Amino acid sequence: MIDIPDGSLFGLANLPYGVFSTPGSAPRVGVRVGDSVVDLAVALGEEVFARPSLNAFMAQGHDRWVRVRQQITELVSGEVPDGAVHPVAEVRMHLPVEVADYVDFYASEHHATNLGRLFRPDSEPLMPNWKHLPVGYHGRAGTVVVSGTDVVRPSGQRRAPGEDAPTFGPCRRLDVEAELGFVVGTGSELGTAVPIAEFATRVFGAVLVNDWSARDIQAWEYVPLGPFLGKSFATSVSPWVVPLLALEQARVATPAQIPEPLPYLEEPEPWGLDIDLAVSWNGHEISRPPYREMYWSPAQMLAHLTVNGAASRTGDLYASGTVSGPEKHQRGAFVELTWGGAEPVRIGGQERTFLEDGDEVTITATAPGADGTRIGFGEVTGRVLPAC
Ligand SMILES: O=C(O)/C=C/C(=O)CC(=O)CC(=O)O
Ligand SMILES: [Ca+2]
Ligand SMILES: [Mg+2]
Repeated sequence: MIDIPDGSLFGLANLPYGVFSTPGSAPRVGVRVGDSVVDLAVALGEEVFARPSLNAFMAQGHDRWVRVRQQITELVSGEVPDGAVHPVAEVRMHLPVEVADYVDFYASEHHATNLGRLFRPDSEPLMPNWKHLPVGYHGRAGTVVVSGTDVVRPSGQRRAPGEDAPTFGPCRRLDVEAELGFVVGTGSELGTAVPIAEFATRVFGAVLVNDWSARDIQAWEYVPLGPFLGKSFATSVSPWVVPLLALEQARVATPAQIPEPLPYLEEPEPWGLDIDLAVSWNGHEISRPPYREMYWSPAQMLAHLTVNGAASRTGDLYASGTVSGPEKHQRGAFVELTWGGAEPVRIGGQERTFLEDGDEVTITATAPGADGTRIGFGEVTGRVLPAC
């Protein structure tokens, strides 16, 4: 039986999946239990877990996810085979999913309102479409990296206020966005839409996302087609994929949606999520964004993403957009926290606005789990390296 410390965020109510390796061995699928990683290829003797990503297992579908979760629960409550258990401190974690397509939404009303005020001070902060559909953009799947990967400061064109022409150079307003990401387990055919009720059987689980953002590059390039190089240089994700099956107790209604969404976006059952995020900058906690405040649910996001008949695939990752609450200490991006750099924050005796080289940002999250427990998402962390 595996020892699970009291109050562990990785008890039997959680059981997140990841891809790990031990020195000299190939990456393979494991499940986290307490402070241990159980090697599923060894413990369950199945080849589908001897792979360097979760994709093959996810593609087996929802019934199989339910059965394997049951099997793991029984296994770790009894005798786990020798050689199948590793201390989490002794393994290396890899990107858990071979990311197919990557989409980023914009689902926090508080964040969208703040960014509207900052980026477009002369217009209404929310565009007329915002309460009718979950606004999003397609990102760059190939630059999604696992937590712990250093992020090189991007260079590009940027034009500071008052300058009449752009210059080329390292980003001067490097920022983060604290988000939740949803991983599609089973995809859908081209020419069909995923009905909103199929969310829970198609989405495998959730990860933490840091959508690193170069605000100066973004501000110059984004009109009228949206984010491009200001976002595509790196997107970090946490290594543990928390199964949707572990998030039943976290489900809550989204905030009231007025006007009523069109029928394809009407939720038959609530998929808002009561998840508490926390953002630390060089080890100092500076924000606690509440996911329950998100206007659009992940079920609505998937329905919208496919409503035009776009296919979805195993390994698709769609992020929620920055999680920000109504309070200042609940903002999930530094551009909001510092109001565009005008109101620096103090971290450990230093005043900061945007990221400096060497800075490290860590996002964590917890949620209510079964039987009154809490479950953890682990962390997504990354350090900024100088521009090359
Ligand atoms: O409003 C804008 O012009 C820009 C918005 C963002 O940068 C936010 C974004 O990437 C989506 C999100 O994370 O909410
Ligand atoms: Ca984002
Ligand atoms: Mg990004």
